[in-house]
Amino acid sequence: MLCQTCLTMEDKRPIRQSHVHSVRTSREELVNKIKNSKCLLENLTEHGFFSTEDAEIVMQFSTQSDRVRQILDLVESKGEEVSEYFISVLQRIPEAYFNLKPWLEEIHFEASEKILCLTVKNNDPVTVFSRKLKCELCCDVKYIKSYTEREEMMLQETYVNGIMELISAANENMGRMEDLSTLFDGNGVINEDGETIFVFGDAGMGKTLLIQKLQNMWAKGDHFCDIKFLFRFRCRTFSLFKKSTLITLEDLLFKYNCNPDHDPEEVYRYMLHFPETVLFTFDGFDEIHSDFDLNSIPEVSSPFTPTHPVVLLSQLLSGKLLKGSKKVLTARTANQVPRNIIRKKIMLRGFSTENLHAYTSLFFKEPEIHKRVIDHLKANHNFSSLCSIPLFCWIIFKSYEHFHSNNDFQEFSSSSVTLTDIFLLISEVYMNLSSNVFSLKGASRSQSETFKKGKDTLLSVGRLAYYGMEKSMFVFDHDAVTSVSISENDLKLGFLRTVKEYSELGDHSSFEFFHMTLQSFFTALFLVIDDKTSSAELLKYFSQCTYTVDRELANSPWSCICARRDIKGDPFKNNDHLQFINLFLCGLLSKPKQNLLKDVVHPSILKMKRKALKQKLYQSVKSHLKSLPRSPYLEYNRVHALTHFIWMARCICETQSEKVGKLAAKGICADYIKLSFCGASSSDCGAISFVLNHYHKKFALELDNNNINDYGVKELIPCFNKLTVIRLSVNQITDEGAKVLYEELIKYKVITFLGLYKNLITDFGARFIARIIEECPKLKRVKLGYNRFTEEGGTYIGHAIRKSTSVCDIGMWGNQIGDVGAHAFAEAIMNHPSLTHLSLACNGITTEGGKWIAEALQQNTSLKILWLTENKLTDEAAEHFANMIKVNKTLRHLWLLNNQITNDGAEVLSEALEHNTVMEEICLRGNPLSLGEHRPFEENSRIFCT
Ligand SMILES: Nc1ncnc2c1ncn2[C@@H]1O[C@H](COP(=O)(O)OP(=O)(O)OP(=O)(O)O)[C@@H](O)[C@H]1O
Repeated sequence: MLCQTCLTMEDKRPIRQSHVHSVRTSREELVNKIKNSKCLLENLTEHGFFSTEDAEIVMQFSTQSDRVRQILDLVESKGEEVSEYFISVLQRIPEAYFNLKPWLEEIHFEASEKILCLTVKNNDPVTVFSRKLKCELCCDVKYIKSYTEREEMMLQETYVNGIMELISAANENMGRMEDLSTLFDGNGVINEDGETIFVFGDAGMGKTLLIQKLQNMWAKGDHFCDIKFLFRFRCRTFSLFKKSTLITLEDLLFKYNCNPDHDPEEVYRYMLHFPETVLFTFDGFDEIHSDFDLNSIPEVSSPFTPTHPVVLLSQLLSGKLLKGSKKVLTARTANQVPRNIIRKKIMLRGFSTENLHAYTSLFFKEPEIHKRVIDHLKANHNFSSLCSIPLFCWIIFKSYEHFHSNNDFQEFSSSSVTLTDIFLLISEVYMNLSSNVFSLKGASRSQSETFKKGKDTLLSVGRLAYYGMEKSMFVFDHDAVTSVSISENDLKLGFLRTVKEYSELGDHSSFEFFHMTLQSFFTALFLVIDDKTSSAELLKYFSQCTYTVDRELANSPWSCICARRDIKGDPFKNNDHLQFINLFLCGLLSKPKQNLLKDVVHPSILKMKRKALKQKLYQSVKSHLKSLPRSPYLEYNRVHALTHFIWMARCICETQSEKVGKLAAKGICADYIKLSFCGASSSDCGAISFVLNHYHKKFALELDNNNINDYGVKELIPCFNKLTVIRLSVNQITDEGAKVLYEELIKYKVITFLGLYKNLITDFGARFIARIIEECPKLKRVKLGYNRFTEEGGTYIGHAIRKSTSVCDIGMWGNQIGDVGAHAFAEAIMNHPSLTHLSLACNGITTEGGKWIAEALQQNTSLKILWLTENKLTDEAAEHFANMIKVNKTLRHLWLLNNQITNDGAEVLSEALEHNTVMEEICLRGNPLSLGEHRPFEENSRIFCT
């Protein structure tokens, strides 16, 4: 039956030249282009077309072309079927014979069913290498690199998606990327010529884990199937190469990453030919530290010329090498990468409430403890806001797990937890787990006992951390480790882990801290507990972190690689981890930690260090606040704070000192604090709150474009009694945050400006916003654009505005309130006493809704500007607006851009203007008008059509 089908199909095919003929006439082309004879021999022998002797004869020839000639002789002599199978192999292993594709098309080769039924083994070097890479990555990412050697976790058991946001070239939020599988699609592309997907985020947001997840998805074969090779690099590797190192790209890939088992040349040739099949991941661009002479970078880039590895990195990223390959680069937020190389920008914002719940379920499998943790998170927003940063969440959960197993929840009972607290906790957990310090298995030891017992360990691990910081070193070879007397047992505690990929660099035992923030913590701990550390040493990082614009520029590794070859000193030096050292110093030398440290460091030394730090902090806070730019703004005296202010607030908060808080509050000397685009997270709101809580006057706070989410809103609770302006636009706030705002703002009723543009508030949250509008008698401006309000939400807000006698400016741009919502707004407009500015742009309002609004405006004497841009208003709506214009004598600007008004509607509006001398402009740009017909509306100076 099958044979008959085959025959019938063959009968229908067009008559072709014989396969023997094709092989014979293309002999020279085949000899030149076939670079892999092994695959052919393997398959021809497998199906009995070649005998073992045939294969042996072929292999006797030493050059590739002679082997191919011999194969061709044999194939030809064996006739039609063997020739057909031979050509079929060439077609079915495109990785090995890609340069024969045009030839196969030219001869219109199509194998018969019979030949297609014969298997073809794909063991060409490209496929074998791709399989090897997948296998290596699969094994590797099965586990997150162990934090303690005894504890490795399956990636899928611990990874949950965090918030991934697409960012525009102008650094604006373009919406979320819901799933990693869409990483390379067209959504969110900001530059078609760029090849690098730039993933950035603050410390511990999960950049490294995202890369691991990506590798895992590829290696499992479910996603990114067009990628054959994935090379992952950690940028800190590049710091380990000597100044004089010169290698080729091929070496970098095969020697320092993964080596093909067969024919590396052929694999490399394939990659150069098909760069789009190669993906590079470069993790931690901010961690590069290199001291070779930048001026020696040769401008020419060739895939065969040896050069310094950092140059190879820069040439790969900029597309000078392997143009067309895909690149994923990660870095901390503050690091700048030139726009022209970036294809997409993705910002990691940490865990949302849902992500956090998902992570909790993964982490705590036991229902009872899972519930307990969820309850704890709900009750304590200080914990929740720390947990929105995945690294801190992991540390807190890890500690929670430990103390739970010891039935000791004391550590978690405090309502206020600082970052220093959680790093002390994880240190305690690891020290307790160690047999070195802890001999009474099962019993729990107090924190101070643990630290007292483990002082030597803390000192030696701390010394290593400090030594690394001094040299901008994050990976330590065995000599470095032994030089600070870290014992084998200390190494096993879990603070340090072995670094596998450095073995290729000739060093079999390199180590790094499990996270860079832990290295910062240990550096601070060392500076505090080491008796010999002077005050100058203790405080030196404060001077290195003083804010200057120049420093910010110099901190970009790229500025050095690409353009600024003239920078003196270490251009790669990144000071984020130095900021963390200062923060931990403030925490460790704070009053509440003295009890813990008194047994580890001599009280007189501790006293001296506390005093020195206090003075330095006072000085730094004062001079920082003094240097901030100030300007009058509306009725306020505005201070424009920058990211450095957030670091200052974090440090102050770590001290937990009222006195320092008061000093900072006093030094601000302004009543409008602008903190937009400062990279503030939800837990930073706790720090901001700590400082501003000491502020006695009422003040305005602008936190637009940060990452504060609902937890951040909760952290601001202590400030709401004094806040007259709160601007929280573009901050991932949901209905939960809206509820908190409602509960707080109506308690004090001092708010005049509420900015919530571009958040995630739905109709449910609209009820809370409506109540705020109704119940706060001083509220004038409310910005609610680009939330998720539909008809229902629009109606709540419209009704609330009707009741308010104070609101004057309402922004609803980019919601979907439709005609029903427009009706509620129409009711609000009618006879409203105070509303002067209203935007209902981009809200799906049709002529019906437009009609309501126009009619209501006939009875309004307050509104001056109305935006109805990007709705669905037609000529019929224009007629209603025309009637309104004849009556209304207050409205000055009517924005009707991008609607469906034609020349007729424009004409009616133009005629109506003859009865109105107040209206200054009606904007009709983007409507379907046919211009150039010299219609009167075109001549009307108050109608804008172009
Ligand atoms: N998506 C996630 N799901 C679960 N856990 C996560 C996730 N992201 C991060 N973590 C936890 O946080 C830890 C730190 O994350 P990671 O090292 O990826 O941060 P990072 O952004 O690379 O930090 P840095 O910039 O300091 O290098 C992880 O080892 C893991 O425990």
